[in-house]
Amino acid sequence: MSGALPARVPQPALLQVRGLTRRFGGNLAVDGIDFDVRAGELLALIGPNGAGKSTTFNMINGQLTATAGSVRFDDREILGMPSHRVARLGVGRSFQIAATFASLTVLQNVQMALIAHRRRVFSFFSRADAHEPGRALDLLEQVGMAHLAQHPCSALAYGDVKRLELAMSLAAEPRLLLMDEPTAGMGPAERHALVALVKQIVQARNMGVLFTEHSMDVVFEHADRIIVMARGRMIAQGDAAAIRADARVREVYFGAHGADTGGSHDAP
Ligand SMILES: Nc1ncnc2c1ncn2[C@@H]1O[C@H](COP(=O)(O)OP(=O)(O)OP(=O)(O)O)[C@@H](O)[C@H]1O
Repeated sequence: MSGALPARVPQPALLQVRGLTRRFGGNLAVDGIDFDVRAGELLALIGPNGAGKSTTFNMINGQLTATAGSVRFDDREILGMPSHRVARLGVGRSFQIAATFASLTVLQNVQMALIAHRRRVFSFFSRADAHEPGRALDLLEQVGMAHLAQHPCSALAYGDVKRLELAMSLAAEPRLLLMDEPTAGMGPAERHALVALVKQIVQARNMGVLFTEHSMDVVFEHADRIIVMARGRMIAQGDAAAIRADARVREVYFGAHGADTGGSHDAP
């Protein structure tokens, strides 16, 4: 047998976004963008404040109607579907169930997320503790938190709350997860650890993650691919080296038009 690694088989697109457009009055918040997210891919969506990132997420997961375009998930049109149907098909969004219950333990929080996913009615007569404890523990193991299972959520450090939120998002078994600034409020070491963990999960589950992020160090170190938006348009997409070298990207962050890009962004 030769020692050569097998050639990487190109993955089919999990999500195909074509001509996606959203107008708010006279403002084209998202202006006909096209991109794919593949299974097994950690894809970053970056851009200055007001670029259209949240509007794009909101259209993909059905929270906002689009003015025009197409979004196909698993080769099925999802644009125009209500967000609960999009979620049932396997498109998760991190903040949707991220609110943790401070009075419950870490394990019980994951159990509550599993209950929500299975659409079980939670009553005073059914205890969360009885619901899939093994599965809940398994999810905590995947984010490195099994040892904290019995801790009250209120006692967790911020970085651990973020990892718990990730476990809760995974309870719904998404095949594509949209993450809105997952590292907001974290220090540099914690942010790298969290995104490295997300990347490991993406590969282990062969799922796709599309995330917005203002910390360029995290994006350039961990993202498989990067999409850059500015003023509603997609101005570049590629790997870290291609994005760093892209003249349009540099202009948006440093150039004559870069002065209004907002202070919360690092430059690439
Ligand atoms: N509900 C709304 N009504 C009117 N205009 C809106 C609405 N939501 C967003 N916009 C406008 O659409 C544009 C894109 O906003 P969006 O929030 O998608 O940008 P963003 O890239 O997510 O910004 P940030 O990084 O600051 O979160 C902005 O000009 C914004 O003012």
